[in-house]
Amino acid sequence: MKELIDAIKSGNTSTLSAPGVKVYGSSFTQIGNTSVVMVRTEAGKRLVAVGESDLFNQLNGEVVDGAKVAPLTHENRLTLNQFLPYTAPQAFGTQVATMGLGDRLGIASPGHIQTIRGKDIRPVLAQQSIRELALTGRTYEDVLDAAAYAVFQEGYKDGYGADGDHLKKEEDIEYALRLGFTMLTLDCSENIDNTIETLSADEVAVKYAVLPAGLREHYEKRYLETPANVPGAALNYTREALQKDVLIYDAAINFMEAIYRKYIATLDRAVDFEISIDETATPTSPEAHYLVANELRDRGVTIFSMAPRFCGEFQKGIDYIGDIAQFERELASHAAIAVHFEYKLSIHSGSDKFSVFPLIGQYTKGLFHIKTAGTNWLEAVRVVAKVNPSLYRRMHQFALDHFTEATAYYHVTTDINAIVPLAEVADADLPNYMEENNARQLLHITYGLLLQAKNADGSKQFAEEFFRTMTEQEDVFAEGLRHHIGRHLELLGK
Ligand SMILES: O=C(O)[C@@H](O)[C@@H](O)[C@H](O)C(=O)CO
Repeated sequence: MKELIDAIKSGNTSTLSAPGVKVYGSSFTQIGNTSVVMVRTEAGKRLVAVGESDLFNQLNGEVVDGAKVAPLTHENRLTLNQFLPYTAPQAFGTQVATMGLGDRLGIASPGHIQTIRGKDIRPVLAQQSIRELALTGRTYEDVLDAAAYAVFQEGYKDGYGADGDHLKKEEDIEYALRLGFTMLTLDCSENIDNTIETLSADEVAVKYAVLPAGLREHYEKRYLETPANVPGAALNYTREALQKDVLIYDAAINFMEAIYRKYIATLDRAVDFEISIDETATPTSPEAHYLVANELRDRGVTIFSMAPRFCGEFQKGIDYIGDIAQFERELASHAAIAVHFEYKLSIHSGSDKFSVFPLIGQYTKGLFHIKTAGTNWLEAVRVVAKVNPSLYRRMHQFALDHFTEATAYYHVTTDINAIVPLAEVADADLPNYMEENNARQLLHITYGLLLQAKNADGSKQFAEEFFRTMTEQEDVFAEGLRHHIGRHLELLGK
């Protein structure tokens, strides 16, 4: 420790080292007369601060040889945010592309930062849905702490966002905003009436006829009597389709407006407000997208991005499934609508959609928001498959045994019978499972069950060994992310 403290004092980052201690040189920062650096000792990651100041005094930790050695606690993260504003999340607005890099493990952000640094796109590092928190047993505090510490570790000063993803309930919105989340993704699926899609045209007309006359007139005037004029979008409202769209989306639009007025318009700081209408039974037509956006604008609701459900399938962790020509036609309209209303098109379940990334980059002219999450977990699984075959085999078998249970959380079309049996695969070939869609989805949707699985004595069945392995292999993990997420960025034109 003495050598390390001397190096910190001298401010010569190239000499920062100490036996048995890993020093994250990029983290070295000086404010006033205090220098801080992140290290990893046998006890885990620590901040080491040298030089008395308010920052030094406020960090909670042990004083060793005159240096403060502070663990990566929530309180210490708040202190870092106070003294080093780049470690706190920020909103980005609509003029720069953004990428959600959901990190369910709290260990992926360093690799994400290394991938995105210097590119014309900003990372939303702290992005988790309530579903993910429930499945991993984490809190939004944990998520934000991990992202902020990664930003400090990497010395990344270009800004990162924090997205309360797929929020449906007011209590969750309040929770995320209270902690300083800078993006809010409002999931409107519970206010979207999907049953309408199952009705015949006559049934739709009967249901529509009982809506208040003023409401019907409002919609008919705006969409049947006045043609929508959005350059680049093919919009054609028929009476039948309009009736359906009104029945499906009217309550959702009221919900979006109410949340906006109560939580976003009243905030004294910027928040990137995203509307998600993607977790629904059927694709969002460009006409429905335009209608929702146009109604919001009319009501004075300003949004940062909108996530429609595209045609075809955007399943988690695998490439696009569907007719790429049709996707391209509809994407052109969705992108034109977003440009018209001056927000970004948001692509959910954006992990691994390699065959459509170039189209997304092209039609949005490089201004999009894209969300990934599962693929980052799968990169961690790939590391385990490479370096700890025994753990991989146990996790894989557990996933097979619990697959049906896991389908309650995610929609996938996995054929588990098509997965090559473990007994037929040599250790060296285990990472190949991460190249095969059925195995990817098997491991993707079971992440929560795997991370929370317990032995009879209450200890974690996999999590401890998994995190130990990942700590030892943190550079390998970061390299895998640079390669895999780097491929996403390249195809998106970034
Ligand atoms: O799994 C989740 O709940 C989230 O990661 C996703 O739904 C997220 O919005 C996403 O699309 C990530 O690809």
